[in-house]
Amino acid sequence: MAAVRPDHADVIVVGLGPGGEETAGRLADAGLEVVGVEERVVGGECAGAGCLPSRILARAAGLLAEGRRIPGHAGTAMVHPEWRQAARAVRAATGGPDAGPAADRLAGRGVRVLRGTGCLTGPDEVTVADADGAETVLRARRAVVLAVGGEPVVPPLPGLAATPYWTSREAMAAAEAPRSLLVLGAGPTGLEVGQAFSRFGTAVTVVEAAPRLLPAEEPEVHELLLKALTEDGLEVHTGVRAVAVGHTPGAGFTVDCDRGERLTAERLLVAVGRRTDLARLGAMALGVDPDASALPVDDRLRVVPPGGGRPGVWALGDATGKGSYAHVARHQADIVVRGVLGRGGPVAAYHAVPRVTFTDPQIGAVGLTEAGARAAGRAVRTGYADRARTARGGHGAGGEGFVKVVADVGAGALVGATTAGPCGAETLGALAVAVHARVPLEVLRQQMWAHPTDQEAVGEALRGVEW
Ligand SMILES: Cc1cc2nc3c(=O)[nH]c(=O)nc-3n(C[C@H](O)[C@H](O)[C@H](O)COP(=O)(O)OP(=O)(O)OC[C@H]3O[C@@H](n4cnc5c(N)ncnc54)[C@H](O)[C@@H]3O)c2cc1C
Ligand SMILES: NC(=O)c1ccc[n+]([C@@H]2O[C@H](COP(=O)([O-])OP(=O)(O)OC[C@H]3O[C@@H](n4cnc5c(N)ncnc54)[C@H](O)[C@@H]3O)[C@@H](O)[C@H]2O)c1
Repeated sequence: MAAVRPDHADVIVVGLGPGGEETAGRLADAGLEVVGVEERVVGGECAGAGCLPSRILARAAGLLAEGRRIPGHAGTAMVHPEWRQAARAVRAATGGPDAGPAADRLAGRGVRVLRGTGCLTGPDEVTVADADGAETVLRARRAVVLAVGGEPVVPPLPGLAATPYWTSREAMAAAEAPRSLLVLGAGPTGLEVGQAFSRFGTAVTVVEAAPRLLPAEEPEVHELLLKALTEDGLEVHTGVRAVAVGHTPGAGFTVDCDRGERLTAERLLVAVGRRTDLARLGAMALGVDPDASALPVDDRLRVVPPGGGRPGVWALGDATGKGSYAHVARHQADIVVRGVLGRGGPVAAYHAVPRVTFTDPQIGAVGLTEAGARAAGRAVRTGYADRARTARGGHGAGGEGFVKVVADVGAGALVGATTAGPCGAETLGALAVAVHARVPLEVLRQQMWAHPTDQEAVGEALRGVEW
């Protein structure tokens, strides 16, 4: 029988991704005794297999693409991709589970990091099982913070479970680029990873069940990405659902689709979303339905199950279902920290969550799409500017993009925007402020935009809004 150790702390933080790390560090800075429980990588999905490695791969893949654009613009260039160099950079940046820079950062701030899987065994009690099966029963004097993120969804496709398929985790850790890769799902993960491998020479095929790439974004995004990815050499199938998977060692994968096609590749990446396993977390101890898709929280991130919450239990990040982004987790962490310390301040606001898909062109977006705004009953007017018609758009290959703004003319303010292009991520900032602060349209229209920058397309899109 494994040993059971009792332990106490002011605050227990379960999960040390970007949200948990921020919360644990700041509460320790404030003088509280904090235990952080982590079963995989301190820094979470973001540092271990998400934002950080995928930005490194996107940068490496972008360099290859820029090199290939040299002929006709600046001379000649021979580009010989070598995946191993990019893989080495990923390994150097992410480190191992114990060596990660985030673990050192937290220890330096006084957070006690406990390795193992935490499970709620009471509203203020977390039982942590380590790799050897030893258990520690932790009791919180002041707060339990649930920051457990999510896991890649593995759909119940016949045949899939028995195969050596990849999720984003295996893709980020790949030592070699495969000859061919089938990508299930054209959300941010599938497209970012698929384009990066393609630029390193892998023959990539994308299968998306919805009619469009990045189906949650504006339809214009699909048009732009379809052209860019096809030019990169990716084969794209939209409106096609995978229905069965097979694998033969040495021969690779087969994916049968609902229209009867059979697609084949050496590797298969499953990128059809993420979910939080609430049963595994023991959320029933809080009266939360273990089959729910997220932990129910109020606008101060207190867990509020249907039967009523217990003071001192908080949740944040992907596990709350308010947007799967590191910046959402950190925004929420600030509110949790203030809540645990008994300080007031603003509550959580989600009307202007910025999101960026780091394909080339980058797709930045904030707030509602045009269709989303109409569905919400808004009086919608839009403005659109093609980057090709601005001074920056004239800079040649790889310069395609656009800005689209969505205005609620009743409210006299923007409710959403999309900035697509080589600098789509950076151009988004100004529009994120406009949507967040509900800056009046007439004030925005008086704004000057520096020449020649991508922001000029923002000014042109705003001039296109009639109200
Ligand atoms: C390929 C990819 C690229 C991405 N790129 C971006 C990007 O560019 N920008 C962006 O904003 N977002 C990006 N994301 C999303 C981002 O990674 C997540 O939104 C973010 O990491 C969520 O933070 P979190 O703190 O909620 O949870 P996570 O980062 O998921 O961390 C949760 C932690 O909790 C641990 N844990 C879970 N259950 C337990 C348990 N029971 N006991 C102990 N520990 C537990 C996990 O091991 C994990 O370390 C990307 C995601 C992927 C997959
Ligand atoms: N740059 C970033 O910020 C970034 C990058 C990667 C992931 N993320 C976050 O992580 C979360 C998960 O991203 P994701 O891309 O894995 O999931 P997603 O839910 O965004 O997209 C999954 C796609 O798979 C499709 N799909 C589902 N079942 C299918 C099937 N059987 N066959 C074919 N297609 C199918 C869906 O229609 C959908 O378009 C997102 O919410 C995103 O916010 C963010």
